[in-house]
Amino acid sequence: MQKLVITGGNKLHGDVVISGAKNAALPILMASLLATDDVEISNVPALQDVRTSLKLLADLGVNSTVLGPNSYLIHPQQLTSHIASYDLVKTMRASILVLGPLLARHGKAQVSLPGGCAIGARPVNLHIEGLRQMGAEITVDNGYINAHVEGRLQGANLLMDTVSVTGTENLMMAATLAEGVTVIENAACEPEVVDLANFLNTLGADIRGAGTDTLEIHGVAQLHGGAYAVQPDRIETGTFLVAALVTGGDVTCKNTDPAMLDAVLKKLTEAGATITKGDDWIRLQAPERAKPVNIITAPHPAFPTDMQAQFCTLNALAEGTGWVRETIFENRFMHVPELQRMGAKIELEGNTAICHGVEQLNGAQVMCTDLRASASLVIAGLVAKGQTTVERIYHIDRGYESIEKKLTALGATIERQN
Ligand SMILES: CC(=O)N[C@H]1[C@@H](OP(=O)(O)OP(=O)(O)OC[C@H]2O[C@@H](n3ccc(=O)[nH]c3=O)[C@H](O)[C@@H]2O)O[C@H](CO)[C@@H](O)[C@@H]1O
Ligand SMILES: C=C(OP(=O)(O)O)C(=O)O
Repeated sequence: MQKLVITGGNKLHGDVVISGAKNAALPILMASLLATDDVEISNVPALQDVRTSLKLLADLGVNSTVLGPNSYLIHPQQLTSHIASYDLVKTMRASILVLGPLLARHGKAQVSLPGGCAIGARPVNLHIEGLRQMGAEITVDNGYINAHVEGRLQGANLLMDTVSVTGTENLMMAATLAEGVTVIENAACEPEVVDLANFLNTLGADIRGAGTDTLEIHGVAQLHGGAYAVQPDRIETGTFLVAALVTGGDVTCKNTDPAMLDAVLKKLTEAGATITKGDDWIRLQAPERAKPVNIITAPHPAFPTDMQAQFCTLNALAEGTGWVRETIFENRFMHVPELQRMGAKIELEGNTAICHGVEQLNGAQVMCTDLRASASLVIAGLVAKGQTTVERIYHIDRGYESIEKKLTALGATIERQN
């Protein structure tokens, strides 16, 4: 199993080019199932989750042509299967995003239940309830969601009990081809939902209100082909900015979008960083030592849960005590025991991590438990005294393109080993 070996202590300096957003690219790839003609998607990050998505599409009979390292031409004209098997879904929860498109375009879908995963139970009841309200018949048997609809799905008024990103995306995709108007209230406002809506509108969908909590989708008979570039990854951007801050560095993230990172930039500034930005870049100049910050995760535009672990590392090294409260997922502090192995002084009280900053972390052998936990451990390794070995990095490869190459170019000493 591959690992990252990091020798800490180097300040990060220079420019890093941010990749396309994982959480926008995955729904966009799945949404190509709705189209009747070729779809060209560019700025797709080279990630394990993207490879899994392309394999899933291929399993369904939808092949793709590689146009370049980050561009694909998807051929959605024909479908030979409507089954998303456990073997693929278990490696990537976003596979659930084929449910809405398959049902809307082909009238049936059989998708493995994603099951519990490291950061929480993550049920998909809202996806299922919404599709039922749109006229689908759905049963859950033997670990599979079996869905079918006679004719077209019907537009409906859907009120989401909880804000769900992929729930909103699944229902929005299904509604594009439904008969009539669908209104989704309490919809997720995340930038990735907006990117998906913009992509679908490029193919001829009629989605209004993306980026607000009410979406209005006027169903159309079919979606044509088209070309689209995925938006930059705000979480990768935030991760590099935290790494720059804790190492005392000066890093500029290029090809990014500061407008999507308000809550994160506010906290980095509170931590003492000097932030300058342009339309598509953000520069962070680190303070002598970080000040602690208090964070509450919540749906967009509040502070993203996907940046919480990285800020635990920041607080672990700050001058004083700061806390991080996780309100989205019930089990998203698995980085804490690993950070403690490196000398962090963090107490867990329910859904809050209270971090008493220490001056120095020490290199150790640590283990990734999920994607962003992995990022927090890599950041800790960059600043720790001595050598840190981060194991089980298949988690990090799900969401960060060439992380060790990008960090090496910024001056880190980090190596991938078998
Ligand atoms: C591929 C992708 O985009 N992943 C992101 C997406 O995950 P994902 O879309 O899975 O997360 P959700 O927004 O759905 O989850 C939010 C909360 O709603 C609950 N819930 C969700 C659906 C449902 O049917 N019932 C239910 O109770 C979940 O358990 C969780 O407590 O949004 C999360 C929250 O910003 C991010 O951390 C993930 O990186
Ligand atoms: C939790 C994440 O991803 P996923 O929903 O794919 O597990 C993430 O991107 O941090």
